[in-house]
Amino acid sequence: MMYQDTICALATPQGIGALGIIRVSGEKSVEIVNSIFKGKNLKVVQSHTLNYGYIVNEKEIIDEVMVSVFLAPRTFTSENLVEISCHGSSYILQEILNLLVKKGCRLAIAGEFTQRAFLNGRIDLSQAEAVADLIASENKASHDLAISQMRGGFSSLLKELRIELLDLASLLELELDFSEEDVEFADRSQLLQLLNQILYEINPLIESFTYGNAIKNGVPVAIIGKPNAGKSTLLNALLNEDRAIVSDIAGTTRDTIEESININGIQFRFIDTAGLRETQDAIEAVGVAKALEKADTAAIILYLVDIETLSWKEVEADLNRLKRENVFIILCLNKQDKNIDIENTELSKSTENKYPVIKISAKENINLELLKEEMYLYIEKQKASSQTIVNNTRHLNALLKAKESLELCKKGLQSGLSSELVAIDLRRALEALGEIIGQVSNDELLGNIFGKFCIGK
Ligand SMILES: Nc1nc2c(c(=O)[nH]1)N(C=O)[C@@H](CNc1ccc(C(=O)N[C@@H](CCC(=O)O)C(=O)O)cc1)CN2
Ligand SMILES: Nc1nc2c(ncn2[C@@H]2O[C@H](COP(=O)(O)OP(=O)(O)OP(=O)(O)O)[C@@H](O)[C@H]2O)c(=O)[nH]1
Repeated sequence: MMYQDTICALATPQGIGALGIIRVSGEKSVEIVNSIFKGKNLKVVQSHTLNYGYIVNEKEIIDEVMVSVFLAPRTFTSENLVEISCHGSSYILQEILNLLVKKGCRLAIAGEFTQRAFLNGRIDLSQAEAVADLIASENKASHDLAISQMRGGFSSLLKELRIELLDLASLLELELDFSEEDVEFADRSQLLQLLNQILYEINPLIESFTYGNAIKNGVPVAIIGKPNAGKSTLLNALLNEDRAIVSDIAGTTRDTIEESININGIQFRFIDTAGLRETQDAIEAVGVAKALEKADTAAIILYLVDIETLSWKEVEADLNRLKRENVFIILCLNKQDKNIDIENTELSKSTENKYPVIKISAKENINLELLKEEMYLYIEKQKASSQTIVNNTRHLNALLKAKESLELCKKGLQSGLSSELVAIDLRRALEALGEIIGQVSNDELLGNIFGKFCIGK
């Protein structure tokens, strides 16, 4: 066994609960727990058994417990692993941890159990990261993603890609071995075809990040519009509670407020913002600047207009300022309950065809379900192109690095660059893909990843 220390930690949350679980992993875990256990001799019980007894400090009973014994290598960490399931009193939990340390355990650092599962080769790095995602998941979409990644969906795809790249590399290297004889073993057009194939597989993964990130962190939605358009009312109606301050005085909303709702399992984070207009009020001016800033990071913008004070020129000017790539703007014509006829205005000509238009009343709850549906469908549409979804910035950066190196290979092959130089770029691409599953890693990277886990995980 590579990792000699036996580590222990509380696996359940701090504080009072019905039960608490303490996890112990390492070569000596059975022996150590056995030394504070009164009941069966744990050193002779079978793997994967649950054993009833008491945890004792010398003669003093600390708690009545159940102890699970898992013997290496078929365990979560691939090491001997013991779990003590006791009553969830903070005193009991602390006493047992103290005892374990006295008998030779060390307190585990954050993520150390999962890190051992990785270092012992039971799971790869992307699977370990998925464990953290799974614990953090709060809705169906992020949960589904984490489960599929934890079960190795992404890993097997990457392994296939690496095999294809290795085939390519070996063709090139073969040529290198004979370079003095000036022969070209590898048919360049065949190499190019292989390269294109791999790029063809990597691109959708890169593109899937927009969706993956939205699922993981929630979809940022900015509600933008002139003062009194009804932004706060809309937010409140969507959230179904009185979160933002609503008033008749234009410019009431001065700070940005964040709330989120779940639509069909996807989290949407709403940002209510100050009205867009030139302002003399210094505090409000900050709010307006913030509104535009928020709009820059939003995936969806709900541009709200009051049909009563509608000026299409201004609306168009605002929309032109807001539009950019990768943002979905929905034009919401608010206050429909007022029954104002806006048919046949300039709207039809200028804006209607460029943006989806929904006629709503924030106050009277008209068409808000339709609006939610529109937002949900937009996000769902982004998912369609890729089966495997990337939701991790580290993975995205590695994929981008791989892509860049592959593009260089391609250029090299096309311009007749020596195989030696092409092989260097190819190796870089391989390395980048290896980083994702942890075939290439270092202490800093591992510290970064596992340091964000809970203690005891
Ligand atoms: N009590 C308890 N519950 C728990 C965990 C745990 O460690 N302890 N888990 C911890 O996260 C999760 C379950 N995940 C696990 C993943 C792998 C193995 C494991 O032992 N794998 C071995 C052997 C599998 C087998 O017996 O067939 C292996 O893959 O080799 C155990 C739990 C959630 N519930
Ligand atoms: N009739 C009607 N009135 C509405 C509707 N939506 C909002 N209002 C009213 O419009 C006024 C302004 O609404 P707010 O939600 O405060 O507007 P806002 O865009 O957040 O305004 P600022 O905070 O000033 O930027 C309030 O009196 C609301 O009750 C609607 O659908 N119909």
